[in-house]
Amino acid sequence: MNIIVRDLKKHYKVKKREVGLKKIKQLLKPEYSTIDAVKGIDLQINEGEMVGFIGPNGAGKSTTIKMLTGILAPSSGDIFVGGLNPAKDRKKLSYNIGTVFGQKSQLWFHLPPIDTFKLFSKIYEVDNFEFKKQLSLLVDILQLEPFMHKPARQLSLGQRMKCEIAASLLHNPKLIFLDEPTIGLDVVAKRQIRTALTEMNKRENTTVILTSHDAGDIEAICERVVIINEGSLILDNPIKSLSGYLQNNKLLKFKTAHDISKLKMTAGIEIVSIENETVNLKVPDNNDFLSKIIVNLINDYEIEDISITEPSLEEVIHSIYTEKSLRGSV
Ligand SMILES: Nc1ncnc2c1ncn2[C@@H]1O[C@H](COP(=O)(O)OP(=O)(O)OP(=O)(O)O)[C@@H](O)[C@H]1O
Repeated sequence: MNIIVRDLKKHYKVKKREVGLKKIKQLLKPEYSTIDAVKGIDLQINEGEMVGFIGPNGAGKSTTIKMLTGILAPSSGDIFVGGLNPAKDRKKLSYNIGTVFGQKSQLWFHLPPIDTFKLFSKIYEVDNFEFKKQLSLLVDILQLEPFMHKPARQLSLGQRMKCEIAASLLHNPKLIFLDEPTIGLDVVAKRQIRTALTEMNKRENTTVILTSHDAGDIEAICERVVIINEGSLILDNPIKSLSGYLQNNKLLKFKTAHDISKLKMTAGIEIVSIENETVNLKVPDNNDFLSKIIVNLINDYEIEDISITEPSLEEVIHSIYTEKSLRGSV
């Protein structure tokens, strides 16, 4: 199922927060301000693509996903999901899409997941033969058998999330939206979920839109990454080209208790992050240059744990967020 988005915007109208006397005035005659959560996004996603839709907190991801699924109506712009307008054709669309919102369960709390699955198959009018086939595939990939007969309230987070994924894939949707599906899960559960999604994509050409702060999810599942920041699309690239984003650069990581805010930045060096006395610098991949930087750092600061590494996808993404938001959107 394909997605076409043109100049999509969403404003939220919120009551102004006031203090003191103004608070009383605000109660009697409320004044509003506008939050531009999505500021004109253009996007095209083809059938069968697996796309990571990422961005920092408050970037506008959930708002966009809610508009794509028809939960929220856009302030302006066009959306076509499989040719349908999600806000107008929400019911029709629901037969063809699956959603997993990590923080919000779709399982009946007191029922075993298997009963929720059966209920869903009725709601989505899934043919009995197809239901059994799809269920056995999902039980197999996600290893649901040991716990799908227990009430959902007794399941661990990982078990529940696997059942959420199964519930959203049971009607064999042509498009699935996942918002943080692996948050808080261990490596085994993460891997099973990632495998289930790639398997469904391979078998059924399911389009997958994944929102995750876990770069591992993006790396394992997506072929393409769309990055949004402050309501605007700042990057839309194949994942392969992302690793080349910091090409010809290395990551110089070191620990120091010193205040490095006055660190003299030579041309070509950039601070990627400073957290808990650990500093990440993006530096050109050039031996002479690198040795000079290291000598300077050691002369100027008390340095521990210095290392030079290839940037991970997480660091690449972090660098893109900071760089692009400083430079403005492209
Ligand atoms: N219902 C709402 N009313 C008012 N403002 C909202 C509402 N929902 C979101 N916002 C604001 O819109 C902006 C985008 O929020 P959104 O939830 O879409 O971001 P996000 O990228 O999903 O963030 P996160 O990664 O933290 O979930 C934020 O400034 C947020 O405060």
